[in-house]
Amino acid sequence: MAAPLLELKEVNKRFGGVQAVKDMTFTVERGELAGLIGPNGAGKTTIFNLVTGVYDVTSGSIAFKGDSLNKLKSYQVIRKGIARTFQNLRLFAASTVLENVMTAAQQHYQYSFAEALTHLGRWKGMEAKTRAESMELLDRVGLADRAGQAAGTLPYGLQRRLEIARAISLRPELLLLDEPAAGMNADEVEQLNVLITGIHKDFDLTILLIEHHMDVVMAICPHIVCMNFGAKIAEGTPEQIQNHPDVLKAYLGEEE
Ligand SMILES: Nc1ncnc2c1ncn2[C@@H]1O[C@H](COP(=O)(O)OP(=O)(O)OP(=O)(O)O)[C@@H](O)[C@H]1O
Repeated sequence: MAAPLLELKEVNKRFGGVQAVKDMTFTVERGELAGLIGPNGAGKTTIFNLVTGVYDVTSGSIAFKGDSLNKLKSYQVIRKGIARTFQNLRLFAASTVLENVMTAAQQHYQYSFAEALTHLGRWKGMEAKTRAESMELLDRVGLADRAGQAAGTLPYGLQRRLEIARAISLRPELLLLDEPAAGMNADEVEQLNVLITGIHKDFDLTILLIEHHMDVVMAICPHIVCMNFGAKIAEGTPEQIQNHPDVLKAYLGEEE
């Protein structure tokens, strides 16, 4: 049997006295659109930071297609086929929308520094190919008409779409989305849901999505992991999560 695409086993992360992640065990199978939910400070982003090599685990193991990610740096994790977006957008605000995607996409191609300097040889062909593919990607996420605009001047919802396009341009197998709906209004969230389910299918992606708001995840993720205070408190289908007493308690507690 093939190893799961992503597998966390008994993962712990401590920051000094803070146990940010506690005995987390879950798997994401190839092709899934899975959700990771939990109240503020539950440890969700820390999980992404552990998977993507931003932090080392304190103990436990994280594997991608059966290979350990534990000792890998972020750039090595990207090469393995994992891309992510960030809760706080990390776009090049002064560069155009197209340049933002092209910069990410170019990481995919190999050419020598000398060729890049002189704009010769393979570089030219690759630049044209990257440009065409990036435009195609922008078209897919509904940003083609904004290609020449500075990324920082896009409305917030569209900046989030651009972040997703940048991540896809790395051609990942696993896409990690950190609160893609943050700061969006109800209409934008609705459109985002359509986009996420669309790219999941079109690009043959496996997606793990962090969301603070349960309704977003409930609408699009058949598999949900819920955490609180660093630990998993429930896992299952939207129906199972929705009615789980510990989940209700965690979210109710947050509103007090
Ligand atoms: N670099 C760090 N140093 C110290 N503590 C940290 C660090 N990163 C995260 N933490 C702590 O770990 C806990 C989990 O934080 P994390 O950001 O993973 O939660 P989250 O579920 O993503 O929250 P939110 O929904 O608010 O983004 C919090 O108590 C946080 O303060």
